[in-house]
Amino acid sequence: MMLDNPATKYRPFVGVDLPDRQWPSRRIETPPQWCAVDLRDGNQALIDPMDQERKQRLFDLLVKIGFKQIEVGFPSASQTDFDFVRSLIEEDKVPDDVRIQVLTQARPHLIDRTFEALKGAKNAIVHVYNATDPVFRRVVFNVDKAECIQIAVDATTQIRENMAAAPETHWTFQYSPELFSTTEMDFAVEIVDAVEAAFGASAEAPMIVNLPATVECATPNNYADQVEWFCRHIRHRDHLIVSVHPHNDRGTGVAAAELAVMGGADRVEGCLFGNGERTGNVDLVTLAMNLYTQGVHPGLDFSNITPIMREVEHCNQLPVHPRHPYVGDLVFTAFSGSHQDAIKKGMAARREAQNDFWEVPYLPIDPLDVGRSYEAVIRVNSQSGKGGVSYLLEQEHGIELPRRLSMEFSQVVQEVADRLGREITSQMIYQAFVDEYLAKSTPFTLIGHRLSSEPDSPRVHLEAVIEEGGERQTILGQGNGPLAAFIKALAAAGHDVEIIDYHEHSRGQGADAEAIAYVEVRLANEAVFGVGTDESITSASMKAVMSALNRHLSTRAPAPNVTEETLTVAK
Ligand SMILES: CC(=O)SCCNC(=O)CCNC(=O)[C@H](O)C(C)(C)COP(=O)(O)OP(=O)(O)OC[C@H]1O[C@@H](n2cnc3c(N)ncnc32)[C@H](O)[C@@H]1OP(=O)(O)O
Ligand SMILES: CC(C)C(=O)C(=O)O
Repeated sequence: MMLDNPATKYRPFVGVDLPDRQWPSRRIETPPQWCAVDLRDGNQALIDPMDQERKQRLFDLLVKIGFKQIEVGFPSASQTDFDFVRSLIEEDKVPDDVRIQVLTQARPHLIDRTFEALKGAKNAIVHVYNATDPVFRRVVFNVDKAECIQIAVDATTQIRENMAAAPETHWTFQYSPELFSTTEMDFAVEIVDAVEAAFGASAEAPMIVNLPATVECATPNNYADQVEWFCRHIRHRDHLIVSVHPHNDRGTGVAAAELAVMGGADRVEGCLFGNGERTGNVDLVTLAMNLYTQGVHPGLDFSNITPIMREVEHCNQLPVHPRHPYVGDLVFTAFSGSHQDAIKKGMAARREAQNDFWEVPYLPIDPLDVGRSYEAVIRVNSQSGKGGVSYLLEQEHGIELPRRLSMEFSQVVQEVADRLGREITSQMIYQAFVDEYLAKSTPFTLIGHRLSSEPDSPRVHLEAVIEEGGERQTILGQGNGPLAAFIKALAAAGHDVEIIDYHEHSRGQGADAEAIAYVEVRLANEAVFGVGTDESITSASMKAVMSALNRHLSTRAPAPNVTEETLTVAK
């Protein structure tokens, strides 16, 4: 027996007919007007709506970011919102270049209360809505099209009269046909034409018409088509600032907003980090940063995003997802080896290049542009390779591993990571490095050395005291340089060591500076690495040889047992 297909209860979206659509070949070259609706649409979706203190903090933050239009609440609906609007006005908390916006239903008593809340405001946008979608007309309001238009026109007339009675305020009128995107397009145009005529908008004093995708219901190209169709069919396009208000039910709110702007919208309403009803309003941070990465400054300041994110988390009492575009705690982090390698090379190439353009693999933007640091870019777990391990040792501990040593050491780190099954911090990596190369001091230890040279000759004479298995002995050697002399001295004492590769550099600065030497030696036909540190580069190089000898003689121990709890090294 065939099971019913539950998906058949849904119908495919039928888009508007627009074969000569223009939006696909347009580019966004200037930012839209932004309106942040966090304090209204965002707030009405919170488990615990914001109190005065949280509202004020979020308002101040939005102003600081650079928003000039901020929907601050639904003052006719709640006393908290009413009081908040009053406090903004009475305590003169709204900068002169910022317009506060408030929402009201198209109902007389709510409109009157809205104007009460706005008394004395310098600049205000009164935003009225009614549902125009056919299901709402039938199911929620039980009205026909003419009655639906009448609700909107009556509300508009009442608002116009209230505005005229309070000329001390610079007013802007905004109308939203709710669920624009599921309204018949010709009816959306008809009702907005009627509202525009009732308000008496003009090119000099335009009104805002906001076209919400209240519930996102189709692919974003459909929304762009609808916005373009609307703009081409409305009677007085020049009397309108066309605004869009996308929600994110299908997860494509950002794309819908972008395509709608290409379709002709002048303005976008949304919330920081996509807070809002259900899956949220369109995320204004992503939209702004998307523009930024195309070379268009959005006119909003997200140059220090982490404190903004923390403040919004506090106000909304909701976390921002760690993978949130541009801002999440993990978005500038690479764990996987090949990504780390490419980032490291990209960063190095950028340091050397004359080119100003950002071309670092796997990083769509420079983390510094949002106040994030490079250090957070690379983190190590069992998916990481040598690139990430050496990057962290270099950036955070000043240790520049030669390539072949970094290959060997990454295996040590891999073992630790596999055993722990979680991320290992740079401090743990450093501990593993110390345990593996620097702390192995038996059976050989260098106690001290003395060098003398021949006049006018590179040859040096070395006398060194070493301890071998607890017994001290003095060894003597000569060579073209201290390391060569030391190798000769070891050979004379019965330890044949051949240097294959040698690197050194200084580490740290000022009084804390020390030398670090890396050797790769051949011992009994086996290549072994050793590392030494000391105030003097000569001692560091000899200690590196001793480290190789000790590592060769100790049976290959399992990788150091490093955990956060067993750290003994200082950074
Ligand atoms: C898409 C959006 O986000 S729109 C914004 C939604 N935000 C909110 O609703 C938050 C605040 N809202 C509220 O506090 C309340 O709903 C209020 C104060 C606005 C209204 O409260 P109440 O009068 O108790 O009505 P209720 O909450 O049940 O809302 C439904 C009523 O509003 C009417 N209504 C809904 N929207 C509108 C509108 N835009 N214009 C006119 N009437 C409307 C409905 O027809 C219904 O009326 P009915 O009871 O006569 O059938
Ligand atoms: C009031 C309108 C703009 C709204 O919030 C929506 O449709 O989502």
